[in-house]
Amino acid sequence: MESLLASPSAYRGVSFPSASAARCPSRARFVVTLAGAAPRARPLRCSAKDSIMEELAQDDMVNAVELAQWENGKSINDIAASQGIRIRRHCRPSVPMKEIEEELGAPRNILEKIIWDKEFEVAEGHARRPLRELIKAAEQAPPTRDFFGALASAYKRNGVPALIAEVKKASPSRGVLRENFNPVEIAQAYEKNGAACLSILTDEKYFQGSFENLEKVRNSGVKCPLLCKEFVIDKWQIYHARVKGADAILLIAAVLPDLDMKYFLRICKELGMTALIEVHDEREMERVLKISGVQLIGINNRSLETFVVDTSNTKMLLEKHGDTIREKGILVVGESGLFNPDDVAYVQNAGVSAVLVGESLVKQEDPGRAIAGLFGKELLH
Ligand SMILES: O=P(O)(O)OC[C@@H](O)[C@@H](O)c1c[nH]c2ccccc12
Repeated sequence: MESLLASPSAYRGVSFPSASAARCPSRARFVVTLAGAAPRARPLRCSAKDSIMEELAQDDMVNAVELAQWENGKSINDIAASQGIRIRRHCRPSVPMKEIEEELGAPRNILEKIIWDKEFEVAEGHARRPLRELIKAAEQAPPTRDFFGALASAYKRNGVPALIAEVKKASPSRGVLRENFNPVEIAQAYEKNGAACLSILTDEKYFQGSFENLEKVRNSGVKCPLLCKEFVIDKWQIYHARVKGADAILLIAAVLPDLDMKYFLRICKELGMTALIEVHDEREMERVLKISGVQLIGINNRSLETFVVDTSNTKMLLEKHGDTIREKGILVVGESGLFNPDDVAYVQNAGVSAVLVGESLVKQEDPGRAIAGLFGKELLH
């Protein structure tokens, strides 16, 4: 039996010994070891490339860009860099961070650090709960709520951008925002005061969030659609979010190459989830506008690499791309650094239909009442 071992070194540019064997493993069972998992063998047909892609894509550990690198011998980081993505992946969650840093150097910025840690976390997730099990659980989960629809109708109803209110305890740039943090109480207060949707941070290490918070809010009687605010690098996380009650998920263009973006969008569609695609700069916006099926784009005013916040970023990107966005019926969310009615009016004039706000609400004693302060008026349900 011939087997092809995609060792972690594949990620550093060393691909298959024979590309044709990779494409046509007729004699073979295809063995994939990624993310430190035990090798699993699976028979593959070699008749059509698509069917191989499809079968591989169903593998617990494999995402679209990983397939592409096997196809053409490029490393995942080469593919990302060719699209202007600066965040590198280590793709070696079974190796201690020290060794990774010896090879790649220290993470270049906080986002890269978060992603490197996320790679370890996701591998643990796979080991704890295999994808197949998660997919079954997702099939049985209660149906999703319409995140996109809730934003569109709130915007119409109120004449100000619809609010996605964020349940956020802390952030790497601002530290702890609220000591006495009760996610369910905050979520209920947001809903009562007119939030269209809620965003629940689930990253533990840097934002002190959790999937438990997401689950608790979902089970608390809150009706608003919920965004799982995660650093998604693997489809496992999308199914996990769905199982924990998410109706929407964040996909960050600074992290995900186009193929992964497309693949994850397809998974979201199958699960009935909305994807909020986050961009920060011109290049990311251009990439994302070429991807079909994008409904919701978030423009982050904060760079996740430097933490610099600049609301004119939203204006600049919409001046340039507003026409295309309108033609495509895409709805834009203004994200981060919004504190008062002037800030909201500024991004609304720039063309956003929704805003994503955390700090300025969660820091106030009564986060629910803070909503009327942010908009300069009460929001209607
Ligand atoms: O707290 P603020 O400045 O209102 O920002 C909220 C939200 O935009 C921010 O938390 C955010 C936007 N994109 C992200 C990606 C990951 C983590 C966090 C974020």
